[in-house]
This record gives sequence, C-alpha cells and structure tokens, in this order.
Amino acid sequence: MKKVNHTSKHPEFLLKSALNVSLVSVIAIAPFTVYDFYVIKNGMGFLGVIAILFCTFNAVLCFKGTYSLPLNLFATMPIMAGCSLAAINVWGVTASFWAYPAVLTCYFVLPLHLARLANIVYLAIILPFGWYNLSPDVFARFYAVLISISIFAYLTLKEIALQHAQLHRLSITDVLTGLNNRFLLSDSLENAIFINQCEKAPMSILMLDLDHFKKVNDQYGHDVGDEVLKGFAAIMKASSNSNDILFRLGGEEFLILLHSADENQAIQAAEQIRSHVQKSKLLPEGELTVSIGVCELVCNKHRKDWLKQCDANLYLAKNRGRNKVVACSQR
Ligand SMILES: Nc1nc2c(ncn2[C@@H]2O[C@H](COP(=O)(O)OP(=O)(O)OP(=O)(O)O)[C@@H](O)[C@H]2O)c(=O)[nH]1
Repeated sequence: MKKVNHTSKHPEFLLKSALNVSLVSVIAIAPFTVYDFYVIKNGMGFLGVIAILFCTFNAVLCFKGTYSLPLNLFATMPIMAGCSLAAINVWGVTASFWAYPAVLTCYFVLPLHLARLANIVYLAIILPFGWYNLSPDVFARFYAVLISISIFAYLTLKEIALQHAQLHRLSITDVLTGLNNRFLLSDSLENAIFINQCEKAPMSILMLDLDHFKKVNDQYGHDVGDEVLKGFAAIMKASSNSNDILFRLGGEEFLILLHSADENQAIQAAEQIRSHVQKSKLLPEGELTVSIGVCELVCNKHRKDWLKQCDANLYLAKNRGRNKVVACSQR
C-alpha cells in the first residue's frame, strides 16, 4: 500500500507545462540541430542532440504522470540554458532570441521559488556572454527585454500559484464551519491505514451527528441552525489535538480522525465532546445533544468497512436514545 499525498508537492500545472515545454523544445530545436551538423558546427549539433534526448525523456515521464524535479532542475533547465548560451557564442546576435524561451522555460518546468533562482543565475551568466558577443546597443536592448520578460513571467506565475492555492483551499473546506469537507476524507483514511500498518500506531474515527437537528431549524430558523453548527464545530476543534483531522460530512454529520488513539482513548475523546455539547449554551433554550459512533481501525480493514462499522455504531447510539457514545466493544 502506498502513502497517499493529497497535497501534492508539484501541482498538475507543472506536470502539464513541463510536458508541453519538452515537446515544443524537441520540435523547435530539431531543425536547427540538423542545420548545425549540415554546416559542420558539430559542437552545437551535439548539444542539440543532448537537449532533444533529455526533453524527449522528460516528455515521456510527464506523459506517464511523473514530474521529476531533479531531472528538470539539474538536466532540462541547465541544458536549455546551456544551448542558448552556446548558440549566442557561436551565432552571435542571430541566436540571441533563444534566450527568451530559455527564461520562460525556468517558470514552466520548475516550482516558482526554484524558477526565480534559476532565472537570476541565468541572467547573471548570460550577461558576459551577451556583452562579449553583441554590439553595445543591441546588448542593451537584448538585456532590457530579457529582464522585462523575467519579471513578467515571475509575476504571472506567482499570481497563478496564489490563485491555485486559494482554489485548492476552497475546494477542501466546508464554508460554514471551516472544517474539511468530504474531499480529503478518502485520502486521509488511506494515510491513516498506511501509518497504522507501518508504524503500528492505533487509529480511530468518531462519527458525530447532532440529535433532532431538524427540530432546531424548525423551532429557531435556519440561521440559528447555522450558528449551532458553527458552535458545534468550535467545540470539536477545542476538544481535538493538532494531529486530529476534522470533517463535516454534510448536514449535521461530522467525523474526526484521531491519530494514535486506541478505542479507549477515542471513547474518552467522544465522551468529552458529548458532555461539552450537552453543557453548552448553543441553543437559545433547552439542551443540544450529540450521538457519536466510535471505531478503532483493526488490521487489514478497508477504509469503506471502517466507515461502515463506525456508522453502524452511530446508528446504535441513536437507537439507544441519542446523546450516547457507542464503540465496537459496547455493541
Ligand atoms: N441550518 C442548517 N441546517 C442544515 C444544514 N444542512 C442540513 N441541515 C438540516 O439538518 C436537518 C437534518 O435532519 P435529519 O436528517 O432528519 O436528522 P435529525 O433531525 O438531526 O434527527 P436525528 O439525526 O435522527 O437525531 C435537516 O432539517 C436539514 O435541513 C445546514 O447547513 N444548515
């Protein structure tokens, strides 16, 4: 079983853009490589072949869904930058245009912080190459445009990264309570099962459902119902450890994944929440109660069976009169 990484270090964007850059580079470099061999500029031709081979390899990897940071950082990027520098050295001003796609390549094949670093290093290295091979007025324009493109690419990609992070946060968060929504539930349970198997750490889940919540809405209105849900989420947060993961499954149903908690510890945590809710003043009048199903993970259990067992315990808690905690050993 593999650990699931739901907050992937490398966004889908990088995988796709690295694939596109690699494919376009192969198509763009190939005819010039053939030409370099034709005019017996074998050194340039050889560099072109290396660039084509690495870009093809990178494209195949990306196509198969693997983004390799070492490959892009230590091969693709330096080779593309090296080709553009060598081209300026050999062909002078005619080849200076290659510097622009080389700068953009940094931002399309590397994570932003590394792209910025690679861009600065590239600008520093190309400075003497350009100065030596271009006339001063051409060099001034060439370098000014190169810096402008670098700033433009950095600001654009930074904005995309910010928006991506914001969208990701929104997609996994329940707007009303600020807890996780269902989106990450499967991955979080899979990770818990993985940790349980590797580290033998006990894992438990609590399934919580507010009692007679329909009556709360009917009696006090939907707005008060919403405030009650927010207040209940706050009680859950206050009663949880930093390692625990809290979800709103939908409506008035919630789930807590307790890391390193066996059944007894999970029952204690559930009882604490149940009694806090009962003592809380979340309702304008009368008391609010919650029923909780508890289930510790047992060896080789599938996540769906784990959830189903916990749901059955919650169902028992409701059937036994509500405001109850029921674990597997109490069935
Ligand atoms: N205020 C508010 N109500 C919600 C929200 N989502 C679901 N509900 C209400 O939650 C209520 C759930 O009712 P039921 O599923 O019958 O459950 P219950 O009344 O709590 O009864 P038991 O679970 O059997 O104790 C429904 O009236 C839904 O309209 C929400 O986001 N805000």
